[in-house]
Amino acid sequence: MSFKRYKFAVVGAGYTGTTAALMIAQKELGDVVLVDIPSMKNPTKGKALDMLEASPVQKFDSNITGTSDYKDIQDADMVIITAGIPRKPGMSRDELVETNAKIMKDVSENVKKYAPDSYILVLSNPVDAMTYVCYKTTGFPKNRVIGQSGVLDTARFNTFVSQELGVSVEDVSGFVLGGHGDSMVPLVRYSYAGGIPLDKLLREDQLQDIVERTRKGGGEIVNLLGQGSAYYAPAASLVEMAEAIVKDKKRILPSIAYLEGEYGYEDIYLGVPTILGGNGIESVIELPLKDEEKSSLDRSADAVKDVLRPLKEIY
Ligand SMILES: NC(=O)C1=CN([C@@H]2O[C@H](COP(=O)(O)OP(=O)(O)OC[C@H]3O[C@@H](n4cnc5c(N)ncnc54)[C@H](O)[C@@H]3O)[C@@H](O)[C@H]2O)C=CC1
Ligand SMILES: O=C([O-])CC(=O)C(=O)O
Repeated sequence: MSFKRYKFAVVGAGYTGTTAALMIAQKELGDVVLVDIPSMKNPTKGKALDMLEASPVQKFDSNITGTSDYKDIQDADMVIITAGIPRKPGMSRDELVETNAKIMKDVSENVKKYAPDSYILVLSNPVDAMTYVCYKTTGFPKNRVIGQSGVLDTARFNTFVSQELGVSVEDVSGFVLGGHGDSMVPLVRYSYAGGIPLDKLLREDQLQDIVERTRKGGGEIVNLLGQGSAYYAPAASLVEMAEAIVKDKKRILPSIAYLEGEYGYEDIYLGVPTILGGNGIESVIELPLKDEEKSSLDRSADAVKDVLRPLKEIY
């Protein structure tokens, strides 16, 4: 009897793609094919071989290969798309849209051709809009085209709360809704530390500082790095989502999901709480929101709609 190992394709062998590839291999979630453009053929092969040579030391049995030929992603079970340019200090993620939409279309066409049954996780920015382009271009069902933002945004929120309280990150569970931009909606009312609502542990001004820092968390890293954007925490977030799907864990995780009426929105990809399992996004969890929370979410959705509007005429 032959056993089919789970096959990942990671498209974009830059900072986020290579970090995610290594984390997938270290967790032995499956084998990884790293893909980048032809001019990056040798560096991509080199990065893959270098990672593979860590396997005897770290004792993982995942294979990692590098390529610029999409034929090598044939029948991948999951495709993680990180292809595209990152922003520079002073830029918003939305300013990447024209360049990255073209890249996303090209990548999505290849995924459709070579890995038609795959689950797709999209990272490239502006990620809500890029997930939409991927969905429209592949024509895959909505449960199989998923964007990453909320796991990362929640991780940042949890980091800041844990620092402020001086408690373990393991006990903090924040909750972030909306688009992956400065108007994202960290919801304090649904956030806890050790099961205790955060507003019982921190003052209102402390909470507001954490909310603001979370909203601008990507920019904080962009400014500190000076070149490129965050990659360790984004890669870890992708891998947590991938693991939920590969192991059919039915995790409750925020995903960028295609909405058809949920939270009152239509034909948009937006960050919402979901159940992630073997069928990808198995459901969207709809929560009651107070008026001011819904208004914040509307503002965030409006920002995503503004980016989507011109794209909808093309894709
Ligand atoms: N959604 C999120 O939470 C996050 C999104 N991002 C986004 O992810 C993207 C990638 O970020 P990094 O890995 O840091 O950038 P990077 O510049 O290190 O890597 C991007 C890679 O994509 C490749 N690429 C470009 N066009 C391609 C194509 N047509 N086919 C295949 N590969 C192609 C480039 O050659 C490069 O190696 C950016 O758009 C960034 O803004 C980054 C962090 C978090
Ligand atoms: O800020 C960026 O450009 C990259 C990103 O999305 C993040 O780190 O949240």
